[in-house]
Amino acid sequence: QEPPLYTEAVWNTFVQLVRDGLQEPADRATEALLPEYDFIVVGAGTAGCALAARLSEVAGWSVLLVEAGRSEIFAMDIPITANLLQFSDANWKYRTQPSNSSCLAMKGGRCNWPRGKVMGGSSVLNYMLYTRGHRMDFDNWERLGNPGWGFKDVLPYFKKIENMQVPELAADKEWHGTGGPVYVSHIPYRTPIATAFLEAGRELGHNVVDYNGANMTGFAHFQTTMLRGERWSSNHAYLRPIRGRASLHVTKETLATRVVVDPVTKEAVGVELLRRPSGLGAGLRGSTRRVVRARREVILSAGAINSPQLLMLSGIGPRQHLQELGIPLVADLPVGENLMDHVSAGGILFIVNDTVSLKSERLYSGAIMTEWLVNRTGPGSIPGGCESVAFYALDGNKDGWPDLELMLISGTLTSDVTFRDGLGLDLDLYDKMFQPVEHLDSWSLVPMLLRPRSKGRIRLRSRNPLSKPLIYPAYFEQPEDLELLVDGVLESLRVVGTKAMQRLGTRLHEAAVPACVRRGLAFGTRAYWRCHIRHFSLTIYHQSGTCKMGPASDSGAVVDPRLRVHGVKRLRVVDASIMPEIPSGHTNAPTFMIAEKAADLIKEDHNVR
Ligand SMILES: Cc1cc2nc3c(=O)[nH]c(=O)nc-3n(C[C@H](O)[C@H](O)[C@H](O)COP(=O)(O)OP(=O)(O)OC[C@H]3O[C@@H](n4cnc5c(N)ncnc54)[C@H](O)[C@@H]3O)c2cc1C
Repeated sequence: QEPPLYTEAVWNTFVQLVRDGLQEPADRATEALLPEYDFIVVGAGTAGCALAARLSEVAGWSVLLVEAGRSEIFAMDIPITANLLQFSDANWKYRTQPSNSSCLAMKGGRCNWPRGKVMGGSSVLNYMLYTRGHRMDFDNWERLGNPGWGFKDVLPYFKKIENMQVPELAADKEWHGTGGPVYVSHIPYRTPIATAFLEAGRELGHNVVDYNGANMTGFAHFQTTMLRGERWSSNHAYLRPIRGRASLHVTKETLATRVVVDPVTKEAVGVELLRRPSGLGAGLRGSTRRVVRARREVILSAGAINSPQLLMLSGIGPRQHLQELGIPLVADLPVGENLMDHVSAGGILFIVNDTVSLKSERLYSGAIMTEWLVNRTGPGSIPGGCESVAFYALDGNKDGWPDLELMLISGTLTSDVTFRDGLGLDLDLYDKMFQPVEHLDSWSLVPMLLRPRSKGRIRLRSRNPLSKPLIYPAYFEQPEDLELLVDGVLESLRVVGTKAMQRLGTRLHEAAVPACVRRGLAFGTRAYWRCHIRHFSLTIYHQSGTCKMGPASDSGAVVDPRLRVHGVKRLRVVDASIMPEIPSGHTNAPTFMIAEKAADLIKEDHNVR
């Protein structure tokens, strides 16, 4: 007799849990580390895993990979529960500084900025949406003084990364790769909302496109970093296959607190590490401190918030800021400036009459979770509810370089408390605006600004490496950014008005932000949407740019086009923080590309073919 489905689900989960323990490179205690490695890579995130894997493949090179977070576990592979991870210790749980011009719907005027603190970094917390950005993004990087970073140079790396699982895309050899470590797939399940969305695009005269191919602008279902319905993080892609490699040591739950730089020669010679015992209330008791030396180079891949933090803690940053904190200056560089993100307009709900959206009471039902656990399909395979996308060049760019994205999520703030609480929404405001429709099915179309002009900054709160840095996103400092998002809202209403969307009985939930109403702004006017967006300014988690790449002549640059820190020897930054301008898409794929290219630059600089 066939076993009931749930038995199979339990068994599969058990097998997976056992396998998990065997898959990842083992953790090395601080005392078990060698005194010296050829390379020390700080941060096992999207970039760090890829880089450590590529460097340790060179015969004779030893690599230490330092990660503050713990191992990645099976529960993190379930696409639909991506949001839940923000509530775990796999998240650094950053918050922006209070603002009176953005994040106004959030508690204290502060937006939550989750970042991955786990083996795999933010590629474990992310929604797995796989977009490279447009050709012009990278040609622009090159034009800004970065030879070797034009699209013709980076496309081979994008292809090298990829193991495309969608047959029709895999067949397109000009644009896609099939031999790389990062699996890219379509989501194995689709709601009727996503199907209608592509129809709506056609109805409005847009093409359905492969946005990672020749033409980016148009409508599409997301390509995702997923294999057969499971998350495929950088840890899965790059580290698990080499878990036994002797030349790579990994130390987890270990914080790099400082790069040790020789003040005379200005050479990075090692990294100071702090390992704190885990567990509640462990505090600093029993922690181990140690300096490990780097024979060749130290490489920071700690992400766009922590890489600049570490540089500043090491005396590399804006002179005045470091002086104020009493940190001896090694190099005066604009570290932490040029902070970019893709901000979006949230808090806009489309109600449907049918049970077609993703509501938590149905999602976390035994049947849906069992379906995922056994077959890796069904609604459980939709990454955080994100299904489809449209890219627009609203400015009429003739090459189709998009400036706006509409992201289709088959749920809303009311579908699942993890959305509301993950954003840190003010609960009174939530109750006033959304509580009355909580029981209804709803979905969202989130307009996202692709090429922000406003640039924020990261600063140290103190010289204590355990205190969180100060984050100033500066959303909408440039008024054009806000105007473009208002255009985005109007565009999304156009999509909702199509016959395809109307067949689902979609209607806008016309609840206005009370503070905007008090200012006399009529719901639906441009002025109203400006005010609304200043309240519901949602991060799309694409923090980047804070260790900007550029030539020495660029006063905003921190690293050169070979990713070496200006004025400091044997020190590089390799992660999303080197992006001089944020690409017009989600940032995970470009970060993989940066790591793969950096590995080749480093090998070249050390005469390895
Ligand atoms: C919630 C969320 C959703 C996202 N969704 C998407 C998406 O769908 N598609 C997409 O393309 N992008 C998405 N992104 C963005 C994308 O994942 C990031 O741009 C990318 O992962 C950045 O890679 P990174 O290597 O620069 O940094 P990370 O991947 O963040 O890696 C940095 C690593 O360094 C470690 N670290 C930091 N400081 C230290 C220290 N001092 N000592 C030791 N270790 C340290 C961290 O713990 C972390 O593991 C999302 C991000 C988040 C957070």
